[in-house]
Amino acid sequence: MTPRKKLQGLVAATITPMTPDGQVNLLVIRQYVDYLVSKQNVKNVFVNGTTGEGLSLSIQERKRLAEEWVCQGKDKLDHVIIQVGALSLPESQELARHAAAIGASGIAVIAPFFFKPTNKDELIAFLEKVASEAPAVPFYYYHIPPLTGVKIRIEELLDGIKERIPSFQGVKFSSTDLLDLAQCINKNKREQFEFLYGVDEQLLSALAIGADGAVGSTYNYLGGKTNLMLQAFAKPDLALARKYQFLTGEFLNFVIKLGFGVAQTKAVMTFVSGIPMGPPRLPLIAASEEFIVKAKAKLDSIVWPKGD
Ligand SMILES: CC(=O)N[C@@H]([C@@H](O)[C@H](O)[C@H](O)CO)[C@@H](O)CC(=O)C(=O)O
Repeated sequence: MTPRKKLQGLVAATITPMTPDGQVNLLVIRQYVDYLVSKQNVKNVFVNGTTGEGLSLSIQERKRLAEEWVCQGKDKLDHVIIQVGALSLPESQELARHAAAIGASGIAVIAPFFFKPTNKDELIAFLEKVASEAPAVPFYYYHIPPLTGVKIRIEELLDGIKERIPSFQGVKFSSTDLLDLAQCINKNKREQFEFLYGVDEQLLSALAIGADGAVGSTYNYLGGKTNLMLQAFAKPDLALARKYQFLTGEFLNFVIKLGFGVAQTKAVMTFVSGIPMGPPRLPLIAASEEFIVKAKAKLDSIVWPKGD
């Protein structure tokens, strides 16, 4: 496989825009790409993940959405990673082949979470079968134990993974277990794996440990601010980096108390970007008007550091 530039920085976990009657709205993807690039300075996307309600979409919808992101992102985005995990192995393999055929820059696979792998060998066996359908496409394991209930530690998973999955590129690490993350980074320096952190409110801690970048929902609408945090961290100006993390944390802490998930993320993105993200798909329920009013007032009240 041709070595490629390491993925660093922010990756927006894309929202799936829907029409008011619940159909996937492909017509706004072009505007969405332009918004991420020009307003948030975010040039990498992670499609059909948690925020994108990927597991609530049909295979056909997932394919069409992936195609649209790759097509609209051409010459504008640096990386379009498609989440191809599914509960059924053949479906996941089909999506992996499709992602390869349309020229995705990477694929990610979430662990199956109905019949769950109970140990590393079972998990790797599943991942290997998916990865082998797209052997030339960089492969990421999508670790999100709070949602999948699959708690196999990444430190253990990575041991010898290249022999089983030659296209293995890294991990989207959506867990608060920073000890596991630190061990992975420390033990895998030679491998050049990418560690993309997925708990936005704790990104600064993950950067300190050595995470390469981040995939998250908030980079859709707070990508610009978070990029300033990354710059401050790189300088290094830790006091400034902390300010940004505290402020994004203040917003998230506020909305989490109100009840915050994918439905609310869609609402926040709609009022911040002006792009209609529409309702979520059942079983998720649209954010209430009360949530929208309070979340908007909170975001508007935040005083970001000067010079921004
Ligand atoms: C559980 C969850 O949805 N986590 C989000 C975070 O970005 C999360 O929204 C953020 O940290 C706020 O809590 C991401 O890790 C999910 C994600 O990247 C994805 O959509 O695939």
